[in-house]
Amino acid sequence: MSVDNIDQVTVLGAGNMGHGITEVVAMAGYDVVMRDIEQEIVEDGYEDIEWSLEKLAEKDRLEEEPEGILERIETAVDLESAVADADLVIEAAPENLEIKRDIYGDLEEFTSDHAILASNTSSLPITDIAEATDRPEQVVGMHFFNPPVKMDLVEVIYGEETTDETAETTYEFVESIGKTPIYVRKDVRGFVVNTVLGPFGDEAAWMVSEGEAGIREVDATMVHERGYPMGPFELADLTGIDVGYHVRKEAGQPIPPITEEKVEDDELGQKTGKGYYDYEDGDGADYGHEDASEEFDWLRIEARMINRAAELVGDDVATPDAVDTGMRLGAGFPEGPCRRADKLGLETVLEKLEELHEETGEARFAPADYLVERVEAGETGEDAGAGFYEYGDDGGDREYRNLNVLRDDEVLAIELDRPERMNALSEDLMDEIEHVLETADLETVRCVTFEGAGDRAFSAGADIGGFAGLEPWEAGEITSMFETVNDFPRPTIAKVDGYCLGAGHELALACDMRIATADSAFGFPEITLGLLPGGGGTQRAIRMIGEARAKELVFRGEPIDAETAEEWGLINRAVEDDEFEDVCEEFVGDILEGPPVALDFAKKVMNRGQDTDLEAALTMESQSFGLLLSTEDVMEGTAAFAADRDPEFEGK
Ligand SMILES: C/C=C/C(=O)SCCNC(=O)CCNC(=O)[C@H](O)C(C)(C)COP(=O)(O)OP(=O)(O)OC[C@H]1O[C@@H](n2cnc3c(N)ncnc32)[C@H](O)[C@@H]1OP(=O)(O)O
Repeated sequence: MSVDNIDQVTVLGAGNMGHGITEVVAMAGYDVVMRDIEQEIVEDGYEDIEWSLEKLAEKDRLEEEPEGILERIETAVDLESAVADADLVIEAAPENLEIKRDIYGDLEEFTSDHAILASNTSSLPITDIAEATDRPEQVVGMHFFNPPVKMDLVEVIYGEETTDETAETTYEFVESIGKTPIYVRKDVRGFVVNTVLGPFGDEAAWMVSEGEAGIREVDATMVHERGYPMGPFELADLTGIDVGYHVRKEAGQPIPPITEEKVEDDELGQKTGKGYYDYEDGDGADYGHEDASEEFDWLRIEARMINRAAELVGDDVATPDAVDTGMRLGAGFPEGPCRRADKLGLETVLEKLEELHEETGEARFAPADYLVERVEAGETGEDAGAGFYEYGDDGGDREYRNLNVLRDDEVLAIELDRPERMNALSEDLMDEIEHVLETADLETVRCVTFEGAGDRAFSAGADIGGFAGLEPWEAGEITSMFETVNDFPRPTIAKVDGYCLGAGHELALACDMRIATADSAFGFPEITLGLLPGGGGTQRAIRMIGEARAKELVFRGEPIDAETAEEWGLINRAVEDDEFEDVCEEFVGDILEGPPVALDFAKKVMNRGQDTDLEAALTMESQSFGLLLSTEDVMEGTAAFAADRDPEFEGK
């Protein structure tokens, strides 16, 4: 069955995950039946969907009225009628193998032969669930993250019998509801995200148990120096210390003493008012920047996560890209462990694991074969040209992980592709932009466009998580990207649809022209972070819109709407959504029809002239004018004018 044959979806379960999945599927345009075992549970779930859709509508995040989406949702208690017409059943029942197997036994009987049966389990083997049916080849894992409306990732998991057809259709279905799927090709415990995430909390707990570090020190260093969204202990308190404890127990893994103590004392985290931090009589996870420490051995935690990633890659469970996407979208990591390992150097990671393994004899430090093989092959990461990823040479055959780059005839279209972070500019992303531009073929490229993936932002600024551990002298390396954009010898256009803030705004200002949808917002919120725009924003804005307005933007940190930005001269056009692409195409079209050499000279003269005195600038202009007089393009331009036809410039 292909995704085009999926019209009717049934979600089993109206609890947190069930109603969230129902909402997401209905928002994508599918008819959904949401079923649970009691009318009251179904009604509660439906009300939660109504509430959530209302909130999304208030934030202008829906493409249609909530009523239209609700009309596609039916509720049910009777299982047989709920699944009778379903092409896809997404089961989100409690995480209990017996309950799930009972349900699948019934589904076997009540669903049509072609239906795909997907389980939203986060911890149970798909193979064991599938055994309850006579068609295990049509059973697949479909692991959404909580809350489904917000979280982009879905793991698509193969059971032992799942066919490619089932998994591929499921994968395409996930894409069709606007989520990002990753394949988990073998039915391993914890799938990808929880497998890699495990050591984050586990190793931190061992280190504290062994007196190597304090709780605040670990959390602060991992957040403020290594860029994780939350410290391991804060995360454990949020998810429940008993949850991780039971997962380890079931897997037969040793439990760190500090975790054992917390479970024995029933101090399980936020839900009991106390865990590693005190939420009732204390201030909760109250660690700060000052608690971070240079002595803390963060590599011990990261090496273990990378080792897990290497096991998954080596065992063909997931590709490095799937692992990294999973950790970025599912766990909010600033970058995936495979990419981080390639930057750290695989030999550094291996050394750390070997050293710990030798010292302690603990199995958890035993290096994965894949890691050892890569290092033995000299593929130790980015500096070596290959590691988890291939880096190619600098000639342009590089795979971009943060950009979508489309070279369509003469237009180089660059899409910032981190929608889960509002396309925030990470160090890697900026490095990739520089690489695209520096390796662009100037024989063919005549115009460059920048836009943001997703429907919320061009870019919400520099990646705030990426400031972690950044030294002052490294700032210069990062800002070089803006100059590369500014100086690129072809016209550049920023296509802004949504938030355009901070460094994202500075990227747009480094472009030659900016076109925006009316509901876009332009601002420099850096001051609210105790910073100033560091990618040329203060200087470009003051030159474009004058001192008063530039200082208003920078000092107040408040964004302005696109109409105001147009009135102030910060952007070229503010247009309605439905005109946006047409207007952008008109701008691009005019540039493609224009004379490349004259455009190049005009850009240089106008950019450089702004910062020289008028006399020097006029000299530069007249020299360029003189040089252009001898080009073939000028002959063509004047001949076309005389013949009353459109010129065909060749850039000569
Ligand atoms: C030299 C240059 C320096 C700079 O550029 S400094 C950065 C300047 N920019 C900012 O300060 C803007 C920060 N972002 C925001 O204020 C808000 O976002 C928005 C107003 C743009 C949107 O708010 P909402 O609609 O509530 O979305 P959400 O939940 O805040 O964002 C969705 C996810 O995107 C992440 N994110 C947004 N901006 C950034 C950023 N600049 N760096 C890193 N992550 C960012 C969030 O954290 C969150 O992620 P999760 O879903 O995991 O919580």
